[in-house]
Amino acid sequence: MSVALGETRPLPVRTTPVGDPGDLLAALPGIAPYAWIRNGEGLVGWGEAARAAVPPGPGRFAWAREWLAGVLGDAQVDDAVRHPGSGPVAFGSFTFDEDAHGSVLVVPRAVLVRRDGQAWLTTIGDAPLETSSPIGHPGRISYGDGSLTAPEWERVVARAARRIREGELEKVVLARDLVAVAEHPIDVRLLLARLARRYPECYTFSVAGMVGATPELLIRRTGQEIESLVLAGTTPRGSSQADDVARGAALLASAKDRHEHECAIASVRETLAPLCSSLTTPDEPELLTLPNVQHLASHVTGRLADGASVLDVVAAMHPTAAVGGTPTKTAIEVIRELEGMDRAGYAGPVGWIDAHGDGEWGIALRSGVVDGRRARLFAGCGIMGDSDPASELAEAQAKFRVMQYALEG
Ligand SMILES: C=C(O[C@@H]1C=C(C(=O)O)C=C[C@H]1O)C(=O)O
Repeated sequence: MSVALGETRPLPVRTTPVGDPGDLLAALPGIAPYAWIRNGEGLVGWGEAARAAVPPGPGRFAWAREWLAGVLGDAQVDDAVRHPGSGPVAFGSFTFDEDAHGSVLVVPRAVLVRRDGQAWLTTIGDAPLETSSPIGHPGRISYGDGSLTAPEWERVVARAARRIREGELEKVVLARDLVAVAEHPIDVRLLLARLARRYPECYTFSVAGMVGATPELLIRRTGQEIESLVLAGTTPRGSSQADDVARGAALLASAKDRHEHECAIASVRETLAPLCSSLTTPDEPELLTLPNVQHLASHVTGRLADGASVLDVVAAMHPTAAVGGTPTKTAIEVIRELEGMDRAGYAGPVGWIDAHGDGEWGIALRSGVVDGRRARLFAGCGIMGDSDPASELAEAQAKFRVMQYALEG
């Protein structure tokens, strides 16, 4: 289940300050990179000091917490930096569905970090680190439908909207998948470089084959302070500046999208409030404009009441109504019934945690599972009673463009 130096002897960990490392992604030597990058800052990792396949089930986050406490807590740490993200760090990706296999935590052997104007390198053990291999190009990419064709998915959206109108639930997020096959093996480092350049405002991530650039921050913990960026309500970008502005204004004024957004905010508020001594959610959403879509966005901040780690907060929050629905339990059942696919890590939590419980976790959107020459891409939309299947399909296509760009350039 887990291979860990830390289970046989404490991990010897050393963190030292380094000069400006330049482009962090350019430091990644090989084809199994770990990354969490936004606006040129963040963490990249390589090698494996410890790895856990997290067993599925309702206790998976508690299991992960215990495993981390064993591996990171017992490490022999020489940390000259003492900043969130220094010392030993684990990257993680959890499946959307708690009953699915595939959740993973990895403590890389080397982690290079730039945060708040400082940079440092953490290494584990004395064995030589991986040497650098040249970045490979995937060649031509061809696409096929995943579990449902576009017309089938539109029919599923119509069925979900009807069930919402009939009062079974208030909102459900439905996704579909596309299968991309490349001529040559897909080098994740190339995808990361393209994503980080095109979507600098998003969190470009890579954890054990789960790769993407998500705009949605589930939770950041820095000491007692927490932050979250809640997104729900979307329109594609316009064809001209005037069209773009008009679409943004229509999104802000849309009763359907405001309701969809309110569901997402309410679920975040309900799960965070019991953990916090203070919590601030804005009265009105603002617009977040990305190269492919515009979203309704709300920046939530708070202060934790006790010593909950970032992973404890992730456990309480997942799945938010931005990726599940309202009420959560019914929405999950409807997703399982209608989507007809395994979401894997898509729409699940992805991010990193340090030995003090600080860290950043996003919701793995605009993402795919990369394996050799194949990638399974995912995109979904919040469905409300008055959702129009053709518009939801267009929104999903716009969201697919992120990973299609990563693959094709
Ligand atoms: C489900 C996705 O995105 C989510 C759904 C949104 C919506 O329906 O408006 C907006 C942002 C995300 O919370 C996705 O990108 O696949």
